[in-house]
Amino acid sequence: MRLIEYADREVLAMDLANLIAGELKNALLSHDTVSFAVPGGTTPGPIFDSLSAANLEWARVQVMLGDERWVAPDHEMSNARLLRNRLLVGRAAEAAFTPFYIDGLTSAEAAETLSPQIESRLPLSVLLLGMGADMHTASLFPGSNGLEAAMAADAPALCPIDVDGQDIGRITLSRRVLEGAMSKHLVIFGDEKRAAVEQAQSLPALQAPIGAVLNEATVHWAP
Ligand SMILES: O=C(O)C(O)[C@@H](O)[C@H](O)[C@H](O)COP(=O)(O)O
Repeated sequence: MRLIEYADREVLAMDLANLIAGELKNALLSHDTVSFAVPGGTTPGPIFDSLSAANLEWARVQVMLGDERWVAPDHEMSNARLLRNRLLVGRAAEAAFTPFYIDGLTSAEAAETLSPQIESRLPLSVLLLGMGADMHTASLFPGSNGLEAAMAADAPALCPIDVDGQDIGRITLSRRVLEGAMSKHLVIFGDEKRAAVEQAQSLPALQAPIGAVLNEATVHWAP
């Protein structure tokens, strides 16, 4: 794991967007299409704002989420909604986007339906992850229902997850998919998450799922 510290969140957003745009451009030099997985949550919005203006061949970029909450795409908790508002605009509006939420299906049914399609896009060219202070990443939450299956070495690309106490179900890329990405970045803000990422490296994967995908990852941190 490599850690980059930034003076503030604004500088981080701009620098990280530039870095990712450069990696996508490089990957496009040797591939017809490239795959790019991104987090939901509150952290990545400003990164998306910068990245959406990047001058690259977005039509050859296949965007997907690292995880999705099981709500319709116009719901305020929808990660796809965040993407449509903040990333898939401007130049990046040309990118292909594969939503995970399928109306009328359960998250388990959608995971089964979509996994082969996601598999055909692996390895991910570039992966950007977020993390919670509880050391979850994507929807790999410690103690959640479905975690063991999603952490297994032979897990399908997409897995359903249910977190006790959360009304909304989830669907997530499995650990195998996250680990296999060609380039991995984690973005975190604040002291609590920084301490959590340090601690995660010495804990068992089921207790600290982020720890399982930090190998060769770059962690981008701002206060
Ligand atoms: O949809 C989600 O919930 C996520 O993709 C999740 O893994 C997120 O990245 C972290 O929970 C951090 O969330 P914040 O950025 O809001 O702190």
